[in-house]
Amino acid sequence: MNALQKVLVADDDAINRGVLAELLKPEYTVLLAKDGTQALERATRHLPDLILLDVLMPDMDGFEVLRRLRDDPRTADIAVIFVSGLGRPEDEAQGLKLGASDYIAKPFNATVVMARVALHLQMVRQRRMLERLAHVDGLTELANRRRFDETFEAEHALARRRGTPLSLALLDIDAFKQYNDHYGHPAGDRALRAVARTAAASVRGPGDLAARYGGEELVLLMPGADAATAGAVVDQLRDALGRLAIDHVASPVGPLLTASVGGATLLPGEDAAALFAAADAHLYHAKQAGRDRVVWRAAP
Ligand SMILES: Nc1nc2c(ncn2[C@@H]2O[C@H](COP(=O)(O)OP(=O)(O)OP(=O)(O)O)[C@@H](O)[C@H]2O)c(=O)[nH]1
Repeated sequence: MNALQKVLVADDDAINRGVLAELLKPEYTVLLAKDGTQALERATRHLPDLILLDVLMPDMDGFEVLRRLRDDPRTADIAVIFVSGLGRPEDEAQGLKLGASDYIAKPFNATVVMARVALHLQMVRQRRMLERLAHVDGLTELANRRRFDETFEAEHALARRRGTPLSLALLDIDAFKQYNDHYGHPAGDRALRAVARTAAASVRGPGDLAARYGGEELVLLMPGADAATAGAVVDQLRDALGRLAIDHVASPVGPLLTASVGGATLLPGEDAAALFAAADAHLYHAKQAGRDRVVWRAAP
């Protein structure tokens, strides 16, 4: 959490690199690059929070480095401050137009450089926090509906293109209205958080996502998982829920809190909405059949 933010200093002049590194070292993790090519390579490998980028460098100038950073989705959002001997207003304007956060003319003043670096790094932290808030459910800290929708669409497109499996499971806590009515809403919130933590811990595949779809309904997205693999994940999740042993004396199902799950694995040519609808329909069947069970769409 408190790891130092990373600043990459790219300058072909060893003295400038050294001065900036000495200035920044007490507060940040400093990476160095002596030309444009090295700057790109280090930026891609280490994903710094901020780059102090010289404009005039022999192999590739700073403007070109910035263009290439912006072209690569991995580095497109890295904040860049030009530190340049080119002090004309049109140079500064060009740098800012290319997407730099700031432009500092050489010779620079150490205090001003530090203040601007601190300011831009603070903006980076704030932007990340906003991005996180926009994609995380506040109560459960799972991915929220928006993040699920975006990820589902992308993973569905990928699975169809590659012909790889994609499984989806909808989980709904049983008799949650009665739980709230009996134990109170704050206790309901705690139970929901416990179920969410268990769901998050149960999906471990690369690209797997546990999200809060809404209310007391969670969704598990499992790219690469066929029906057997996804079914095993869901069984483990239900076992883990059982071990939580949350009392629910008002439940028609049994003395403990339970959940119903509906699942489906992508059929060839099926669109994302149809896959979701299938999982939802099977969740409905699970509820109808008495709750506390998994109903997975049969393979064709
Ligand atoms: N405590 C709490 N309750 C919530 C939250 N979101 C939704 N709920 C409650 O979840 C309950 C869902 O009720 P229903 O849709 O009737 O479902 P159910 O009682 O679980 O019944 P079945 O799904 O048929 O087993 C409602 O009482 C909602 O108020 C939340 O964030 N916190």
